[in-house]
Amino acid sequence: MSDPLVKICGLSTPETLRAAIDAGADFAGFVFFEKSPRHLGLEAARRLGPIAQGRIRKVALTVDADDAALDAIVAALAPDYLQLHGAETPARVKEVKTRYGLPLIKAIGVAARNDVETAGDYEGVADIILFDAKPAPGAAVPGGAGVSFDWDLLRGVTAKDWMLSGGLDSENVAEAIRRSGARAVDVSSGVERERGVKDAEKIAAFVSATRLS
Ligand SMILES: O=C(O)c1ccccc1N[C@@H]1O[C@H](COP(=O)(O)O)[C@@H](O)[C@H]1O
Repeated sequence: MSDPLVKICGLSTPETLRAAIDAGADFAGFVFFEKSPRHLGLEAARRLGPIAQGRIRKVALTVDADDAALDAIVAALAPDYLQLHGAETPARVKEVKTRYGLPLIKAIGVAARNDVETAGDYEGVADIILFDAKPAPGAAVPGGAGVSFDWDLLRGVTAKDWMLSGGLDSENVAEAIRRSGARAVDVSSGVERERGVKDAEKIAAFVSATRLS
């Protein structure tokens, strides 16, 4: 079986972007959400985009962004994927897909089995479902908190293409893959030396750990 795909999310410097590329990660995530410590401005996106171009798939992560914000992000980064990590409805996801013609990753917060089943609402609309830990009620930032959930809830999941995220790191990712059956994983906090600051060695260790799983 092929190695699981790896997405490193929340990259914001040329050095750590290059570390993700050199480690062999498949997707580089860039966060466009001002309340996040990993928020990337448009100017920085214009600088990082060309480094990633053709070397790693660029993912623009947004949270309930409107068309004007998405227009600016798409123009600055030229992403290969859009990741919608807010409360976007299936209708809104469809609208975004039609407007930009880009493959979409839709995040679903999971705390119980019925959360996993809501992925069915996005069938035929989202290209990849990202199962992440459900944010605490009223959380200012709906992701990237290093919190995991019960990976066994994902056993037998029927979504066609999906990724696992939430509290993954180089120590637990092999077990998370084994228990959930994930063929793609996404990490942010677990490859940081402090909140919002990526670490090249941790990125390399994370990718290696997925290869050994
Ligand atoms: O990373 C962020 O700051 C972020 C902000 C808003 C929404 C989502 C965000 N990150 C996503 O959350 C998952 C889980 O992160 P972690 O590994 O538990 O820290 C991450 O994979 C990002 O896609």
